[in-house]
Order: sequence, then C-alpha cells, then structure tokens
Amino acid sequence: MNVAVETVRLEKALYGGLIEGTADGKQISVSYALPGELVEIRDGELAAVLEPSPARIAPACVHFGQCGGCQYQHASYPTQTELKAGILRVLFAAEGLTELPPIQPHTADPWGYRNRVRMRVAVVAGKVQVGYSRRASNEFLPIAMCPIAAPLLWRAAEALIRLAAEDATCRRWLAAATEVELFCAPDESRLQIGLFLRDADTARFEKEGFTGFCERVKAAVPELTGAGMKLDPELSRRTRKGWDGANWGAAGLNYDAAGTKYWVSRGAFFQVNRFLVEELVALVAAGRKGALAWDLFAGVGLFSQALAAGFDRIVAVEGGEVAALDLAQVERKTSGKVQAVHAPTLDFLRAQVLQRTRPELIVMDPPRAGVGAEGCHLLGRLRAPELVYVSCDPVTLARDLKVLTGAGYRVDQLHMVDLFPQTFHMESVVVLRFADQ
Ligand SMILES: C[S@@+](CC[C@H](N)C(=O)[O-])C[C@H]1O[C@@H](n2cnc3c(N)ncnc32)[C@H](O)[C@@H]1O
Repeated sequence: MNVAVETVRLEKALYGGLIEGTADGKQISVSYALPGELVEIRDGELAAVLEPSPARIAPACVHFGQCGGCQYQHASYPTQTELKAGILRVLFAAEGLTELPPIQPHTADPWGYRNRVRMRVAVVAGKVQVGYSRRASNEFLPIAMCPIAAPLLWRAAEALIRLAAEDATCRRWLAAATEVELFCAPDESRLQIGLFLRDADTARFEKEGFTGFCERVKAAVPELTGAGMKLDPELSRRTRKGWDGANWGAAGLNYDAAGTKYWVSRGAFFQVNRFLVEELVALVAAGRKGALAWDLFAGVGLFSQALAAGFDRIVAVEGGEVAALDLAQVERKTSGKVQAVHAPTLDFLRAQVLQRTRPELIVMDPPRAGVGAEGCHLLGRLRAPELVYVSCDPVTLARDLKVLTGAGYRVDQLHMVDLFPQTFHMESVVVLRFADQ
C-alpha cells in the first residue's frame, strides 16, 4: 500500500480548523497543527510535529483529536483568538472587504463555558454511554469528560450513566434515547433535561413512567427543575410520526443575565456561552437610543429586552415556534414596548419595505445561513441609520456584508466575541451605518 508522506511548513489557518501550507507547489492542509510549524503529514493526517510552534500546548481533554467538538485545544488561548481574527480578515478580503476597522476581540474563561450540551446516547457492550460524534464521521464516540461544558452538565451526564447501570427504570428510558440535551442556568443552580427517543411506540407506552425517571434523576442531581421527552426530531420527520412527548417539572428556566431574567423554554435557542452573554448584550445595546428598533431573529428576546432601556418601541421578529411563545411573554412583561412578531424575517422585511418603515436601529442575529441576498437587498432599500449584525458564521457574514456595503452601508465596528473557545466557531458583531449618516 502506498502511504503519502509530506513534510510541510504551515502558513495559515483556514475556517474549519485546518492549517494550510505549500509542498512541491501544491497547497496542503491538516488539522491539529499551527501556522509556522514544520509537520509531517501522512495520508492527510498529522503524523509528526517536527518544529512545534511556541503557541502549542497540551490539550486538556483526553478525547481531543478524536471528538468532533474541539479543534484548537492544542493552541494557547491568545493564539486561538488571533487565529480567529486572522481567519475573519481573510474571509472578508475574499469578498473584497479590505477597508475595515480593526477587529476587537472579546474573551472570557475558555473552559467550562457551555450552558448547553447535546450528547448522543448509545448502549455499548450492554452499558448505556453518552458521547459525541467521532471527528469527520457519524460514529458514536463515548466520552469520559467534556471540559468545555459547565461542570454541572457533565456531573448530570455522569449521573445518567450511573443511574442507567443501577436502576431498571432509568436504564429503560436512557436505552430508548438517541440524544440527551442538558441546559443550565449561568450559575449552575438549575438544570433542564431533554430526552430524544428513538422509538415512538416505546415512548407512548412508557409515558406514565417518565415521572419516576425524573424523580430518580432529581435525587441524584438536585439542580434538576424540569425535563421533557419527545421523539427524536429526525426520526419524527422521517416516519412522519409527530408526538408531543411528556414533561415533568418546569417547562424551561429563568436565565439571569445582564440584569434581566430571560425565560427560556426547553428547546428554545439561547446563547451558549454563560460567561459572555452580558458582553454580547452590552455590545448590541451599547446605550443606543431612539424611537424604534427592530430585533430580527430575536429568539426569546435577549437583545429586545436590553434595547427596551433606550428605545420607545422594539419590534422583535422570531420564526421558531418555541422561542416565539417565549417572546410573546416578553411582550406582556414589557406592556407591549417589545412587540413580538412570529414570522420569517424575509416576510417581515418584504412587508416593511412596502410600508416604507425606517427604524433607527436594526439588530439581526440569524442562524448560520445568514440573512441572505434578498434580506440584505431589502435592508439596503430600508436605509436604516444603524445595523448591528450578530453572526455565528463568518462565511455567510462576509457574503452578506458584501451585499450590504454594495447597498450603501459602511462597516463602522468589528468585534470577534469568542463564544466558542477550543473550537473553530466564532461569533462576530458588526456595526454598520448607512453611508449618508
Ligand atoms: C442565532 S439565534 C439568535 C436568537 C437571539 N437573538 C439570541 O441572541 O438569543 C437565531 C434565531 O433565529 C430564529 N430563526 C431562524 N430562522 C428564522 C427566520 N427565517 N426568520 C425568523 N427567525 C428565524 C431561530 O429560531 C433562533 O431563535
């Protein structure tokens, strides 16, 4: 068998975790390396680091390199943020965006930061295990630690494994699950569990027993305040067997951040980094004032509620079912100052362009797909004095910024908020102003 071995001096970080260099005139890239390193690559994998970077450190997790979750644990934390800022600049430049303000990094403790994890559940050699997907595959990887998760989340995961080994009811429930989602308050005082089941019939049959399962978990993890179970969404889609599932205790949790209590129902989106939510909110609200602001892709109203301090009225648009219900509660709580609209952002924008509405501020925080070309063109026609674009995907962000700058906006501030340390993911906050302002 021919084994391809190459010795390469690596030069630059690519989005996704790969580091690229040139060997024999061709570009070659590899994971778990760093710019400046001389490495040996065998069949596309890092085989040896011949000259390590001074930024290389020992990874903290025993699963690093096998687990699909983290890509940067081998890099010192300051290096991780430099790599991300560099990648952002390269992605912007690829869209012709070169005359930009400096990127301001925002960081916090890079460990134990996740308030939510979604783990796979599988029975391996007769034992219930939790884990993630193995890197670049769909194979189940059982795990014994997850140092980026809040300690309570991993303690709860360990309790579930233990209960499955000791207790027949717990074993039945967990053996029927494909995934478990654990979500906690920022101070780890409260925990929510969501179980996703592989088998609708078992789930229906067992519905009565769910309370018993939750009570056993509560005895082991006193922070548990609520739990729910439903059919795995993927399975439910494929088999078209929709089912409501069962619930125990509170239907969500009050998440205290930036001086506000946010009600987050089980299953609704909430920012995942418990140490940086306040900083993110501060960057978006930043003392901004006016008569009307829009919060597009509003979730449970994280930014809307902060904007309520400075604006007379906030229109918050959310497309997801669960978050939209929470947002409707925010409308009641703020006596209508925050107006909740349950609609896709594009439908909302199309209608507003016709009505020629012009808010002073538009905040938008889309999922990875970004705002998209039509949305950006509509924003161009609206000519809002200020846009704050919060993005979790720098590729779609760069694509959208190209359209927005082409439509008359200019980039005023660029922030890289490192919501996802140890991974290649990054959050960006871009402040844009309409060019005639
Ligand atoms: C990244 S989250 C941001 C939520 C919120 N801004 C926050 O910080 O908590 C994106 C939100 O957009 C919603 N969403 C996704 N696609 C949408 C669409 N086409 N129109 C409106 N909302 C959408 C999701 O349900 C989710 O709540």
